[in-house]
Amino acid sequence: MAAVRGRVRAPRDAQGDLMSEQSYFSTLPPGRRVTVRDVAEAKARGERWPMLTAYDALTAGVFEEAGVPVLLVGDSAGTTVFGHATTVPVTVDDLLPLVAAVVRGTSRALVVADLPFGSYQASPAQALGSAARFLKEAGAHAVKLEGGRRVVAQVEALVESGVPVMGHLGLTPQSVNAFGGYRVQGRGEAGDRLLEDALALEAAGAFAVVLEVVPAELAERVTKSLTIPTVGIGAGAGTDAQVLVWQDMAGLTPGRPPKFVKRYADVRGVLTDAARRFADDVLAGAYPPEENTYH
Ligand SMILES: Nc1nc(=O)c2c([nH]1)NC[C@@H]1CN(c3ccc(C(=O)N[C@@H](CCC(=O)O)C(=O)O)cc3)CN21
Ligand SMILES: CC(C)C(=O)C(=O)O
Ligand SMILES: [Mg+2]
Repeated sequence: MAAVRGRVRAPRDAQGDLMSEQSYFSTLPPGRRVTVRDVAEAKARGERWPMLTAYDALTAGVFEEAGVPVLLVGDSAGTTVFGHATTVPVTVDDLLPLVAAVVRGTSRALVVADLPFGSYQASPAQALGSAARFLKEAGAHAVKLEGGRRVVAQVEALVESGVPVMGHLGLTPQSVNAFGGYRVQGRGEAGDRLLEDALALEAAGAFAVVLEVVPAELAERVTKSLTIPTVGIGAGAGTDAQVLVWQDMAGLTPGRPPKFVKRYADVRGVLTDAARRFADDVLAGAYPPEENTYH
């Protein structure tokens, strides 16, 4: 198979999924947390890495056990956990207990807290206040915020204060009301502006940048232009890392998912079946059986 940025593509199993392989992250001693320096080292070695969202202790533990080195407590909790239509209503107080749970449920993963809409845009002081809450009250190791040159002052203030920052460009869902929907961003001349934003975030000290729902050609151009890793979601195969919302990846989210989502399981089907069989058993008096009964 063809070499990709200095290494050979991993083998695939019978389902066509990539088989687990020795990665830089898998060589780290167990019990030691992944750091933002490790993320930089992975890019220096030309290694790709996965990121997943997590919102609770148990699933976070599963994902780190499966070899996912970076977990994002996304404001996508607004839709996946809290049932809102968008991420706009999410608050710092909503996410704090979720971040704390993900940190408690893991020992190796780098945990990134998403700064919600309205918790950082007003000023660098506001951004620092929100980020400090995630680090002090929930134990997060880094924060993520949306936007390019308009949030450079915030990124600089956070980095100067010792808070690692992940940027986020392209389809930034907190701006859904300005975009008028969830559409591909960065086509045509907007791509040049996005590249300028990415370079500005890197210069401000961001340790990585998410590129969401942009043409693969643009994501590849940005990835080659930056020394920090790019994390794609709907940005093609040319980014340094890939992130998905876990309920999308595992097939829990109902309905037809966006084109960029690949479903690796049918958790919705598995859970529906389990709940239905439990309900049927209770109706039939078949649960609890003797083996699940105290005397
Ligand atoms: N569960 C979940 N997964 C996500 O990826 C996600 C959230 N929630 N909530 C916040 C945002 C919203 N996201 C979305 C939502 C819809 C599309 C979507 O429908 N995209 C179209 C592209 C349309 C076009 O061609 O311009 C698609 O069909 O893929 C994309 C990203 C990503 N984020
Ligand atoms: C999808 C990722 C990048 C995100 O911002 C979120 O889950 O909130
Ligand atoms: Mg988000």
